[in-house]
Amino acid sequence: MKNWKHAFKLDPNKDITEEEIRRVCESGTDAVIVGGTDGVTFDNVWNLFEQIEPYDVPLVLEISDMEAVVPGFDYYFVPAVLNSKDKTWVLDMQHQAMKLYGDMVEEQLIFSEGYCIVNEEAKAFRKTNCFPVTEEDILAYARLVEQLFPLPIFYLEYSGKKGDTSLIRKVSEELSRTQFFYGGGIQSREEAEEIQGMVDTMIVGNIIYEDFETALQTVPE
Ligand SMILES: CC(C)=CCC/C(C)=C/CC/C(C)=C/CC/C(C)=C/CC/C(C)=C/CC/C(C)=C/CC/C(C)=C/COP(=O)(O)OP(=O)(O)O
Ligand SMILES: O=P(O)(O)OC[C@@H](O)CO
Ligand SMILES: [Mg+2]
Repeated sequence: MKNWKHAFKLDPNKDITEEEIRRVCESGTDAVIVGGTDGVTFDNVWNLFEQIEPYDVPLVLEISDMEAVVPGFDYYFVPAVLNSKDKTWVLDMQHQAMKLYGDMVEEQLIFSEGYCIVNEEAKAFRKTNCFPVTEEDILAYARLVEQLFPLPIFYLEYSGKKGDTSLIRKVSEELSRTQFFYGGGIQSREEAEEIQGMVDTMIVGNIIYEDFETALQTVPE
């Protein structure tokens, strides 16, 4: 996982053909993450899982709903939304889940993600009741995840919008042990190339559903 440069995020609540799934899995991407903000159910996660599982690419479930934890994935990512106003999204859902699934958790399969959601228009920003963040806030969250409450992943989430590159660089400078995930608004090979080198792992989502051929070109050569 440390070496992942690029991952595609597939939304269980959106339509994709079998042929597109094949091309995503064989694109050279380092991983396929299944996750989304709304309409994620056990059945639509299972449906994607069944189609992706036969391919060799590492397959991750980013858990957004307790009812939609499907067994069999290679890894499980568990978000904690650091800039939520509401403790539910930072700790309480994870606490509840540990009551339900705690005895099934295998340490090497499960990774927590410290999320900072920047784009105020993003569905995830609204759903998890986030407060707007300044550059100072974001850098402090990165330091928190790196130094104080160490988590394996810091996820700078711009979902639907391209992030500020000077800020992305500054975040990168704060993180060494922590893996730096960036996602949001990557819509071309040029944008992917610009972000590569600033972050450990870039996540490409919506463009898969908007311009499939261009999405494939975001995979580094
Ligand atoms: C049964 C079994 C297999 C057990 C295995 C053991 C295991 C792995 C157990 C897990 C236990 C555990 C701790 C689970 C976590 C519980 C849980 C529900 C946590 C949720 C935490 C949380 C903060 C969720 C919200 C996360 C969220 C909303 C993320 C958003 C991600 C995002 C921005 C997606 C992109 O949005 P999109 O939908 O694409 O938006 P658009 O449509 O606008 O594009
Ligand atoms: O959908 P986009 O904007 O590419 O963002 C990717 C990912 O960070 C969403 O969680
Ligand atoms: Mg999306």
